[in-house]
Amino acid sequence: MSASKFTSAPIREVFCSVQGEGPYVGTRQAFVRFSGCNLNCNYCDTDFATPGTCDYEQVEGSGYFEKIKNPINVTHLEAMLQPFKKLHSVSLTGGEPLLYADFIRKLNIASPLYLESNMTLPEQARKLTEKVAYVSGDFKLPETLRGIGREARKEHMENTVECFRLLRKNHSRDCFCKIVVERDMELGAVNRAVETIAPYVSCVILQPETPIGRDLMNPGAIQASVKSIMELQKSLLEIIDTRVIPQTHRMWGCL
Ligand SMILES: C[S@@+](CC[C@H](N)C(=O)[O-])C[C@H]1O[C@@H](n2cnc3c(N)ncnc32)[C@H](O)[C@@H]1O
Ligand SMILES: Nc1nc2[nH]cc(C(=O)O)c2c(=O)[nH]1
Ligand code: SF4
Ligand SMILES: [Mg+2]
Repeated sequence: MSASKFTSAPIREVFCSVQGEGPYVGTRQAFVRFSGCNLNCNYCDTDFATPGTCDYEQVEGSGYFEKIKNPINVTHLEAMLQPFKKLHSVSLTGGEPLLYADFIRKLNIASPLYLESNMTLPEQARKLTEKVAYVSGDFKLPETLRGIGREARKEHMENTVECFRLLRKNHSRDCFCKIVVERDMELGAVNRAVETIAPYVSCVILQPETPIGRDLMNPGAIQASVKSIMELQKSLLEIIDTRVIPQTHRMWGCL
């Protein structure tokens, strides 16, 4: 890896908003959305292609975006985050932020770091064990991934558990697990997945899939029923604190 890969990264957008998902919903955050991802989830709502420029909304909620040339170096990103005040934390999202663990390691900012990850890259996660204060870790069930063959499923599950183990909750970090719930998800598979990571997390969040694109016209085709999600929650509550929290920023219309 070249030296620049450690000190600069392609970033899609930088903005200030409130966290719309999970147990920290409503907290004020700056968001850094890295481009690129190692997975292809059925339900992904985010464009993570690498653009020539990064959209920088310096005034929160303004809808005015300055274009900043990519890639962006660590010092420049630190300066871009300066105008955002009273932050709970800085969300590192994407795409997949773990692809840029070397860059993240070099970030020096006052606010705690909140990592939003697909939890599938343990060698990258290992680099951030002393760096992040909040881990919002997805557990991607293989059924929800496009292009993953039967042979790769076992390794995917092992990598996921290893990421949760490495970035587990401790005295200086909260780590929780989010599972996006699609229609017809198998209850047994979700239970088995949660059993494997339960010792490492403070709670599990069931996040019902929010329809995007064509599915907006017919949400019932992809969304699990309230009854089935309530049933899933009941069975997971035997293992761990489990909450159902839909994405709120999509309802409100903020970034
Ligand atoms: C775009 S991802 C970026 C971070 C990382 N790649 C990941 O998947 O966790 C941010 C969050 O949005 C969730 N998400 C993406 N599309 C969604 C959808 N249609 N409905 C509900 N949650 C969704 C992901 O599962 C993840 O928790
Ligand atoms: N408001 C807001 N909350 C979020 N929580 C997770 C997000 C993400 O895309 O990672 C996100 C996002 O894009 N906006
Ligand atoms: S891992 Fe995250 S960014 Fe990547 S495809 Fe899945 S939801 Fe989208
Ligand atoms: Mg999002």
